[in-house]
Amino acid sequence: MKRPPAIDPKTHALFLDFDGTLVELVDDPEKVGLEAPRIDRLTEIAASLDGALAIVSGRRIADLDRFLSPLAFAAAGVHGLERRRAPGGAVEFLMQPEALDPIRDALAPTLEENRRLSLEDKGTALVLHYRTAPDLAEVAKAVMRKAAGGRDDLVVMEGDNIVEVHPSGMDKGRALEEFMTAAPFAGRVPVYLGDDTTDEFALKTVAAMGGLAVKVGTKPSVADHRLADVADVHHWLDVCGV
Ligand SMILES: O=P(O)(O)OC[C@H]1O[C@H](O[C@H]2O[C@H](CO)[C@@H](O)[C@H](O)[C@H]2O)[C@H](O)[C@@H](O)[C@@H]1O
Repeated sequence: MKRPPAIDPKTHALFLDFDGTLVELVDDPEKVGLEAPRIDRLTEIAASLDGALAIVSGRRIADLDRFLSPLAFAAAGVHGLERRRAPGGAVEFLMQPEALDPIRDALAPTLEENRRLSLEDKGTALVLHYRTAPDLAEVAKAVMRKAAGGRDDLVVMEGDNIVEVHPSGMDKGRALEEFMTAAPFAGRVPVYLGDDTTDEFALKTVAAMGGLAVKVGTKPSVADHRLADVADVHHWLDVCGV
């Protein structure tokens, strides 16, 4: 496993996935958290990078802000369908929640029949969680694919014990490209840390840009650097040179 080298605060920009990278994966998506010293360290790194640190997540930005309070980093939420270009700025919403009303209706009977599946409604995305009901994984994937069938304006994505639907046209790679077009990111070399299949879009983009693509964990990846797990990510953040 090739570990990522130290980075340079003057020339690098840092992009961090949230679940499975900054926080451990747990059964209840509401029960994640970062200890205060970890948030302090992220603040310190963001300041050293002149603000060029963004969280790139499948989560809504409002949820990221709750977990990272009192900070409001630059962020891409819901895989880029929500965006805050610079720390503390306004959140832009690239889609409206009504686009998913027919999918909400189509999923309802399956949720009623399978109470161990849970729905996370992120407005511009719907997620079926089956971490605590792995035997229902195929049921969840099939109902999501069927509900979104025939809608080429939607995309179904699989993540870690989840299946998600949201409007097509955006992914973490495109979200990262958008960040790289403007201050405080433009002109810097991107560094991306992520653990899940949806992070592969960003890892591929970063590799193509000559940046540092870092996979967290052991899943297959286009990245040529690895960190072992969430604890290892925080260890690297402590010694990353920034
Ligand atoms: O892009 P990320 O920041 O990694 O967010 C991806 C999804 O994270 C959350 O689900 C994942 O974490 C949960 C809490 O640990 C876990 O229960 C679930 O199985 C994981 O897939 C979040 O709930 C999703 O909305 C995000 O898309």
